[in-house]
Amino acid sequence: MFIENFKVESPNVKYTESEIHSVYDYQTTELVHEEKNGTFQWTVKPKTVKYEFKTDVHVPKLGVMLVGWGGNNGSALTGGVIANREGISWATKDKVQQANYFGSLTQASTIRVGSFNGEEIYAPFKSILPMVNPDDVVFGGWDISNMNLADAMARAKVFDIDLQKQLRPYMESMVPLPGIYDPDFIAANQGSRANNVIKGTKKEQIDQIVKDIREFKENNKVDKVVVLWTANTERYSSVAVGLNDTMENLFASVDRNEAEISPSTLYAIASILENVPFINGSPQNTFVPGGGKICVHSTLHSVGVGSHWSYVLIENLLGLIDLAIKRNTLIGGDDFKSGQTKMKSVLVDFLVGAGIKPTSIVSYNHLGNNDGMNLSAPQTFRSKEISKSNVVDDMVSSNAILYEPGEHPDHVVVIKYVPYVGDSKRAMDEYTSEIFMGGRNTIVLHNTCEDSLLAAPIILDLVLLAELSTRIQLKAEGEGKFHSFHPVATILSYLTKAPLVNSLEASFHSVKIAPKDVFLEQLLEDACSHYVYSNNLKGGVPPGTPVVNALSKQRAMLENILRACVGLAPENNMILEYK
Ligand SMILES: NC(=O)c1ccc[n+]([C@@H]2O[C@H](COP(=O)([O-])OP(=O)(O)OC[C@H]3O[C@@H](n4cnc5c(N)ncnc54)[C@H](O)[C@@H]3O)[C@@H](O)[C@H]2O)c1
Ligand SMILES: O=P([O-])([O-])O[C@@H]1[C@@H](O)[C@H](O)[C@@H](O)[C@H](O)[C@@H]1O
Repeated sequence: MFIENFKVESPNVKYTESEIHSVYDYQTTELVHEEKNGTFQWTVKPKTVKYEFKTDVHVPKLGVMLVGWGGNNGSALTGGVIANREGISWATKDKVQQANYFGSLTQASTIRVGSFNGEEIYAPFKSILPMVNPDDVVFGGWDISNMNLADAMARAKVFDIDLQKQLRPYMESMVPLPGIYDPDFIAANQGSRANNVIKGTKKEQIDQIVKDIREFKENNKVDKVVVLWTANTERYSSVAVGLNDTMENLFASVDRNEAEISPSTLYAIASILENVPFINGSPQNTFVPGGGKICVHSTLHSVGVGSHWSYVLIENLLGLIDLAIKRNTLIGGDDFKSGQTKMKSVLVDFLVGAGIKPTSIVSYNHLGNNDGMNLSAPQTFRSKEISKSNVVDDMVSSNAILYEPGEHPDHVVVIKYVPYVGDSKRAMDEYTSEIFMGGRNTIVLHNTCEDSLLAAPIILDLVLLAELSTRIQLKAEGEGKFHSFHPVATILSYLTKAPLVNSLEASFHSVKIAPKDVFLEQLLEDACSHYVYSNNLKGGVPPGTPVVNALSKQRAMLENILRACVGLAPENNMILEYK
């Protein structure tokens, strides 16, 4: 059964004119690894941490500035929101199609709120907390191509012609602002469309973007702005000490007009300086994660085979992330998770969770849109190859029964540019796994991923959830005051291939060094030669946030955090009442 909305009645939840205040018992565990009677034992201790959440219920008028607004994704999202807002329907060869938000987690998915008379009751995902209505969003942004959005929509060839005809009057007056163009960071084949660019030094370009954001906010009378990158995939920027490893070095490099500072990093700097959330929808390392320091937070044992170390990576030298933290401005990314990779993060999670061992994963796709043309260059393809390849790491490392330390499935990613298929990307995957008693299983998938029709709703979710998360304050027991989520918005990880976290690596705790871990021992020795003792894990960047790619875990994390904000327990799927 479906209900449109609900209200929670509980002593732990208080609704007022301005906020929803909830008290929440966070059930987790604490692991202890200690020597008992000459051997090391693991002890798991259930732990309850009291949290309070406060959500500002005043939904702002939201402006969304897209970098790459005139692209396939940008024009599809803009047109799709207009079609929904205006209630447009259009003729297709099959039927009269109504506008919808299918593919959007916030607009088209539901959550289970309980059961009634033996029937499961579901409510819209967007009914958990007050969210911006996408029909009310004001779009703007930049593009290095000066094509208006109606012509860009036609260039994209994503929407049916009858829909395009109805949208044209709304979109032809939308013209992207000039963008920051640097041919060194994208494929040379993009040069022909770069007729709308901001001249000047990198510092001057940042200043122009800041000015654009302020004028957009003023001219459209929006309360908040979110900037999202849906421009072409850039090559990775080099990360080097003195160049971009710290905020100070990054600013100094901009002042020196260093060639290695990419356009996406410049847009991100401008957004963060304006305290405007910035989300990276592409795979490049816009936030230039730098080096890291491993700090010992307990007694250092002597290094050697069979010894144990207890330390954690708690401080990263992350140039642009440093700036976001200091300005408490939300950043998120990287690379929308829309089709082939989304399926991979479901399938590998299922296989490994079922005790089946994927040993070979081959992901091929071809597409014919401008994104595909840009990715036909080796350096931009490499950015995408990285984000599409790392997505199974967390699932593989979760099962040491199947995989030896350091063992991974063979994993190959191939992308080919085939103009004829346009935005209708074809993905073909082969998953080979080891099963019971030496058996093998092979799964072959063909997945026609309409790239922009899958990505546009994801972009919508990213900006709506980013805005919502900035209205949430939380306080754990023992913390003196309420604070926002950490600026690195891991809450958005369901929507991205390579979730940005506030730590380069998963944190290591009490690592037992086995004979074959010589590399690890050397790593520890090298890294810990720079260690500083630190028993204070409370301040600053939380210790290593794990990278979670499994789609079901990512969705559950997001839903359960929002449920906690209205005092609802996590969905545990136990339904004990019927057992
Ligand atoms: N399913 C998907 O479509 C999907 C999934 C994941 C990631 N992505 C990423 O999203 C991005 C956009 O995809 P698309 O299909 O819309 O591509 P697209 O090529 O159609 O659009 C990109 C737009 O960005 C513009 N542009 C390039 N560099 C710019 C700059 N520095 N400043 C401003 N504008 C700039 C281009 O002129 C173009 O209009 C790509 O990086 C792609 O890899 C797409
Ligand atoms: O999200 P997903 O379908 O795994 O990955 C997609 C790639 O397969 C495609 O080649 C690329 O053009 C898109 O930008 C997107 O990254």
